Amino acid sequence: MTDSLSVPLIVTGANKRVGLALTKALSRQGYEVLAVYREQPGELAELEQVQTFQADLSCPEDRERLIDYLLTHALSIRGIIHNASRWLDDSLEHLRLMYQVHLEAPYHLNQALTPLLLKAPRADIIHISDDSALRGSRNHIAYTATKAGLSNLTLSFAEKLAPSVRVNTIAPGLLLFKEDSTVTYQQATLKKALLPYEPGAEPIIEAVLYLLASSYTTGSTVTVNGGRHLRHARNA
Ligand SMILES: NC(=O)C1=CN([C@@H]2O[C@H](COP(=O)(O)OP(=O)(O)OC[C@H]3O[C@@H](n4cnc5c(N)ncnc54)[C@H](OP(=O)(O)O)[C@@H]3O)[C@@H](O)[C@H]2O)C=CC1
Ligand SMILES: Nc1nc2c(c(=O)[nH]1)N=C([C@H](O)[C@@H](O)CO)CN2
Repeated sequence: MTDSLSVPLIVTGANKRVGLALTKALSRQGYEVLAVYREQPGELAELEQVQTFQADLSCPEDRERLIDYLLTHALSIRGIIHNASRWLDDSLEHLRLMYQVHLEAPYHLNQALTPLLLKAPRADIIHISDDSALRGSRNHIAYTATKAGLSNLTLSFAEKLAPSVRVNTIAPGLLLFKEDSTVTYQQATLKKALLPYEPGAEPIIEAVLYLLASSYTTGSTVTVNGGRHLRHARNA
């Protein structure tokens, strides 16, 4: 954690996988990134240009600590990219945890940091949701329901914070398999999209850079799913 911020772009879940790749890409583009991580900073500790902050976003007290830090150290905020997430199987306990990370935390941070967002000449809130959020998933009911809530935040905050703050959703299909996913699962997943490959973090990086530069996009969803929504036609 550093003592000096000017106009940071906040990335949550920034210590690994998509969040880490996005943080590196945004830093290379010249953004002042504040990378929020939960347990271990990992490679973030080696990124000299990137500032870091430890917070478990399922914990209101940790969120308040992050909010207080920003209110006392930042002049304004260039944006918030809500990437932090858990992909858990279905249980009441997991529903509660994913609700906290996918909905309670983005809502809390967006509301509390509104004054700093409105101070910037241009600010962006980007919710990283999931292409399956509006379809549902019989194997991840709680996950998709909480991601659907996250997508819905875009509609309300876009209206509330316009015109200086743009608010959008990115809805990815497959990005990166979990390290412990089986070959069988991977092959079945790849077949679901018209573009049958594991794209990595690039679709998110491309969509974020587009939204941060866009002149006329708010309240929208950028879908990056490899044509997965057409799979029914393809398999017919
Ligand atoms: N991977 C994919 O194929 C797809 C991903 N997505 C979405 O894209 C985004 C990035 O995906 P991916 O990189 O695979 O996600 P991961 O699940 O690999 O990582 C999510 C990040 O969120 C952090 N996180 C989880 N819980 C908390 C918490 N309570 N407080 C703070 N940070 C937390 C994790 O940190 P830690 O590990 O330390 O808890 C991690 O850095 C996510 O929003 C995901 O839902 C959507 C569709 C497909
Ligand atoms: N937080 C996460 N969300 C999701 C992940 C993940 O690894 N972490 N992975 C997926 C799957 O790849 C799915 O898109 C295809 O099986 C979904 N969300």
